Amino acid sequence: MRNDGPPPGQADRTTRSDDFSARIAHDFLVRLRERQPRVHAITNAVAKNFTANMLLAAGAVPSMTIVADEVADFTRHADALLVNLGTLDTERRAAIPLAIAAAQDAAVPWLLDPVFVERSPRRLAVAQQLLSRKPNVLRTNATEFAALTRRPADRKSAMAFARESGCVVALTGATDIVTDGRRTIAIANGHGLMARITAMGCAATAVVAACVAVGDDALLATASGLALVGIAGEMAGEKAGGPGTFPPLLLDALHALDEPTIAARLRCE
Ligand SMILES: Nc1ncnc2c1ncn2[C@@H]1O[C@H](COP(=O)(O)OP(=O)(O)OP(=O)(O)O)[C@@H](O)[C@H]1O
Ligand SMILES: Cc1ncsc1CCO
Ligand SMILES: [Mg+2]
Repeated sequence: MRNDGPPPGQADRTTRSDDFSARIAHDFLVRLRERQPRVHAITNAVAKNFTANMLLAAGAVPSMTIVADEVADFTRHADALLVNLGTLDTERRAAIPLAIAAAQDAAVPWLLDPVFVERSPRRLAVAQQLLSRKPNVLRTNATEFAALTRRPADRKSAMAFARESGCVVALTGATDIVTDGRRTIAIANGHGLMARITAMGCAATAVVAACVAVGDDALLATASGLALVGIAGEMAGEKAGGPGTFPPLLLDALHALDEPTIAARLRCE
């Protein structure tokens, strides 16, 4: 996965909303369904089942083993690797460096979801060490971004951090900011219920990983993944009675997503 910048002379260009479009997000969805990329997700114990189902609903194929003598083989033959720190137990802690080494060896893109880095200095140190290994994408919520980067969680800091680290940064919340330091896309889709169920961000990062696996441009892949999840989320939210009925409706909406729906609903600023 290359993360080249724009041509010389356009270094500080901000992507206009018409540079990212429903057509691009739909192209990623078509590629997911055609290519069925394999995402190896080292994710947390809370998020596993929902994440696997979200990947399948998007068209991708999940695997999740964390066993030390298998994780490198699974990763080498995957199309993307997700590293999520949510339940950083001994087995996951051992698996993560093995998986990242295998991913880098096999040119498999990898993504970091630094769950709860603000809660423990030990976890923060692990996340900072992992960041130094240059994930293709860092996807965080605002609290995690502020702890990890010691900067305010805003668009300007996300851009500066992306530029300095060389990662695409996705700072999620009611509006998702996606930036590679030069181009920035803000996606306003989603629904309040997405913040009322567990592991929504974890699963969203997994869908982003699937998009990164099928595209050359990690910025557009990340924006597309979050747009697809956000649009499916708002459709599910409109039908759901509450957080109990929301997750299956989200899976149904993601599975059924089509071009006219994306075109009608995408809101990017
Ligand atoms: N209030 C909201 N309105 C609309 N969409 C939201 C809202 N809050 C979160 N989302 C969406 O939910 C998804 C997850 O983002 P969020 O920032 O909540 O992740 P997170 O805090 O890491 O979640 P978790 O750690 O529980 O998995 C994103 O696609 C985001 O756009
Ligand atoms: C609740 C919870 N605890 C560890 S990971 C996780 C899922 C949300 O990130
Ligand atoms: Mg999270």
